[in-house]
Amino acid sequence: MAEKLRFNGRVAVVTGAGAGLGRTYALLLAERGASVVVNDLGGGRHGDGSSTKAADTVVEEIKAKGGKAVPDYNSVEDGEKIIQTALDNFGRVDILINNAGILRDRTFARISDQDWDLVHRVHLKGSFKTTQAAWPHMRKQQYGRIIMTSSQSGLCGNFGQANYSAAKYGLVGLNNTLALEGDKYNIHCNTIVPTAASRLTEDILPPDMFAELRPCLIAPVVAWLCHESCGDNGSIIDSGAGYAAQCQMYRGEGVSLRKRITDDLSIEDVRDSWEKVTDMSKATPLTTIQAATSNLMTVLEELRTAPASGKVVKDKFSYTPRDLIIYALGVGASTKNPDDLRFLYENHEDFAALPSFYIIPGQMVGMFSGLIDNAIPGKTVDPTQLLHGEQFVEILKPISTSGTLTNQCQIADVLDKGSKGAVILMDIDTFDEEGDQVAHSQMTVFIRGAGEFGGRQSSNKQIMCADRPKRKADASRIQATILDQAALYRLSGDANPLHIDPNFASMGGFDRPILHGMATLGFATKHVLELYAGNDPSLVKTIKVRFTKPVLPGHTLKTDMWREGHRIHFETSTIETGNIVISGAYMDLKEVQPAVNLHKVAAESLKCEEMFNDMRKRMEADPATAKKINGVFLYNITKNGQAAGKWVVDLKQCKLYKGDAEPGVKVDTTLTVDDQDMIDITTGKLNPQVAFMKQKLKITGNIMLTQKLQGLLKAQSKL
Ligand SMILES: CCCCCCC[C@@H](O)CC(=O)SCCNC(=O)CCNC(=O)[C@H](O)C(C)(C)COP(=O)(O)OP(=O)(O)OC[C@H]1O[C@@H](n2cnc3c(N)ncnc32)[C@H](O)[C@@H]1OP(=O)(O)O
Repeated sequence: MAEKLRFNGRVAVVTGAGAGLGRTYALLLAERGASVVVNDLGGGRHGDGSSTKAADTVVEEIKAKGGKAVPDYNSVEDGEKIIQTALDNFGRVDILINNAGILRDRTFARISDQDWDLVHRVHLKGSFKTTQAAWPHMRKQQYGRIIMTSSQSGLCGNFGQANYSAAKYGLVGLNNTLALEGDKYNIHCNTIVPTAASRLTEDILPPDMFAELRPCLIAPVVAWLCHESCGDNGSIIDSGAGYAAQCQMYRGEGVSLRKRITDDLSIEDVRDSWEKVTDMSKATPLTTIQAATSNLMTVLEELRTAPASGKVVKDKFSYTPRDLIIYALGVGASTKNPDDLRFLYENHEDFAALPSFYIIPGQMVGMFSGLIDNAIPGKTVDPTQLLHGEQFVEILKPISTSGTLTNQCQIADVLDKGSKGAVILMDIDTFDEEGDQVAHSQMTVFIRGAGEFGGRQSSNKQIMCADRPKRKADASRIQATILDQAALYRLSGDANPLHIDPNFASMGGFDRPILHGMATLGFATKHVLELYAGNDPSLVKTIKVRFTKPVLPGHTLKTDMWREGHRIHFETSTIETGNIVISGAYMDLKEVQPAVNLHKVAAESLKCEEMFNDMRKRMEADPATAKKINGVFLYNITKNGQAAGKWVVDLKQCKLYKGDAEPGVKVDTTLTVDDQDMIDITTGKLNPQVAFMKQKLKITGNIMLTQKLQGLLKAQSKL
């Protein structure tokens, strides 16, 4: 047989050891070699009276069997005195069994303050006082075994025992924390939940059961928990009649009562989820506070990544051919380009909406729904810091040229970009009058300075941009916006003052109003449409762009394009600043229809740009002048066939001034075309690069051909 477990050299304090369970613990530990302090106040079971007899009797019993024991008659409320008895007699304390207890049973309606306080003072305060006194000694010696005594009445509640149940459950809480705090000092604290025949239970339990609930069937369980080889710490052990089982707190799987992190919670939400809240079929033990909290972290993470909530804003958007035309004018469609008539003339046989127009109905509804106002947890969106960040649209069905569309908008996610800001993703589904979905859009709104709210940085809900190929662009298209571009584009509904009101723009940190992102998108996608889709809007499937830098109205947009199968990658920059203003962009086409003169157009566009850049370089090579007039450069230009001396070109303002004049003096000059390369000899029209220069320099006067060129033209027309 295995060697018996011994407690030699250990000093045990057992409170309430004059009878019942406490007496049995004391006898067993002493029998196994422990020196025991037998504490008992000798009072009645209701906490009345006191006597030394109970403790003395047990001490005698122990001694009679050859064990070591001393009596102690103090109340557990004087816990330090009891521990002092151990120290005085045995020099240490290794084991503390908090067993003393009384009953003051009353139904809650009849319970008095005294009934409450007395029970708490003995059970909860008493256990605290003895443990508090023993703790520093146990810490110092790096060893301790503490037992709390709880009760099924505490764990489950029991009629007529409100005071007792509360105190006994309080001991479970004390046990849990002492187990954590004592662990590193090898101090273990465990709780026994005994069901025993004792003077506390003799008239509570049925007589035949009472007979079977001998304390000696529980004492070995408690002694084991007190032994140095027992590793348990923080356990709650239910025991009686030679049976023992661990008790644990369990938590059900639970359910998120909100759908998304940005949702509020109503009482009705709680009611509707109550069945899931209370479902224990997938319950798991609640062991540590870390486990409990990490569960909450998971829930929060899930909330952040959760699909859009049921909070859907629905609204209608009506439009007529006039709206399609105003929109087309706002994004650079022009009668100068005969192909654009289909977007500008309602009687054109192919009159249709530009593909980028499919974004407008949803954007308008999204803007005016107030949906984003409180989308960022703990913050209100500051409209002066709001920028259009990205845009996606998938066209699912062609819209007619007038009608009413229904839009459903919802926040798909809110991202935390730290000190830079917050990003709100808004999903919009657009339906026509027949109930068919015509488009799905995702609008990304960037709110500067609204980050650091503890949110996630990225989202699988975000429709991502695509990197463009690394090679040189396959084609490019250059088109100037006009100074009133934003004023014109506003007529399509985006009345954000950022695009027209200098004061509002300056609150947003801009020198002057900036162009709508959607206007730039309209220009850029039209460039792709012209070069790769034969200007046919029905060929467009999807569009995605990111706005990377603001555009100023009047600046010239250059769209570089790369074809990869049915996907046209594009990137837009402004000539004046060289900034990339749209990046990661693409348009997916049902089929590609390159413009007949694609290579010519592309080459011409590039030539224009090269020429402009060359001019810039030459002007920059004159640093003295550049310095003098602060970013405005000098250029030699001919006027009316004569060298006109020095002229000043303000690249930022796209204006031309006389050499010595200050910027701001407008010049009405005549551009002299004196080079055969500058015109199309068959038509007499300016070559694109010359037209570009003329437009760039805001030369408003006539074009004059040299005699030589006029002769050439005449000769040509005779052919
Ligand atoms: C319901 C209401 C709807 C309202 C719709 C819109 C209404 C319109 O009237 C408003 C407009 O049209 S505004 C004009 C068009 N937009 C712009 O001009 C914005 C241009 N972009 C910028 O200035 C910067 O990119 C800027 C400032 C946006 C970001 O630049 P930085 O602060 O330098 O940030 P950066 O270091 O580049 O990146 C930080 C993180 O943010 C992500 N990010 C950057 N640009 C983004 C953009 N444009 N959209 C979305 N996310 C963007 C980056 O990826 C980075 O995140 P991570 O570190 O996770 O990669």
